[in-house]
Amino acid sequence: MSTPQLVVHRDKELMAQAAAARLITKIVDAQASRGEASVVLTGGRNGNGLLAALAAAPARDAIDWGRLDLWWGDERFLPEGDPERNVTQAREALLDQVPVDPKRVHAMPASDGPWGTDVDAAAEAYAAELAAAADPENHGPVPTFDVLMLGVGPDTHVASLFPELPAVRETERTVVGVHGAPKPPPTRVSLTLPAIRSAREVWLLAAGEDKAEAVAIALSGAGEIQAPAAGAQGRQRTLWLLDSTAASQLPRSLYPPASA
Ligand SMILES: O=C(O)[C@H](O)[C@@H](O)[C@H](O)[C@H](O)COP(=O)(O)O
Repeated sequence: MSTPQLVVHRDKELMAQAAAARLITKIVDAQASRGEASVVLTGGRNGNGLLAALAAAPARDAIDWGRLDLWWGDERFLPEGDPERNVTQAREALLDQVPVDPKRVHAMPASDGPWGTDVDAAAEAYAAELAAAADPENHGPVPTFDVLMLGVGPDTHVASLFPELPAVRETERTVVGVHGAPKPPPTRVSLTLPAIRSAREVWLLAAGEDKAEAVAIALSGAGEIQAPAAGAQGRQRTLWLLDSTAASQLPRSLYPPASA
């Protein structure tokens, strides 16, 4: 696993724009070297802010949208089209404006889909979809994601892995149903830490004063059961993309040299 690196931006708007620019470059580079790219999107304001910034960036046209696989780190288990679903928000922020291949947009199941309200069956189905996309070069039953993005919650949750709940303790399955999540809605589908850690790069996004304590805790040696964000690491790179308020409680020893 990789040691976390930090990039601190002046404010959340700049953070979203810089992260969008970084993502465009990453996708273009992956497509140049492997012919395609695979990215995992996150729900939440910061993830959607990044997608909106990407939609507004002229360089978005450098991406070959038809050779991009999109997956989700978690989903709110609600009916198809519900405005609170992460995929609905991603479509609004970006996906409806670019020529993605619908077969490569791997939304997590909805609560009115083939598995009805059985969130555990829905999670199993998503795990099977990931496994079907894995190839022998992949590490485990998921494709190798080039970039997996995660918003960080004020309690240090990432995806729908909340402190101390069963989902964050999962060591075998790649996707689980989440019951009783403290952030509404209570029923969710989430990638697990082993699936997250199979990504080449994991990017954690946090902006705002209310995230400062969580960021400091996760980066100060906390355990992943108590602080799930601490367990989110990429095989090659773990990048924390922060605004200055989210970075304000970091111990000085962790603060990036350029910002010291
Ligand atoms: O479905 C969700 O709610 C998320 O995927 C969740 O993990 C989110 O990313 C964090 O809570 C951060 O959200 P904000 O960026 O809105 O603070």
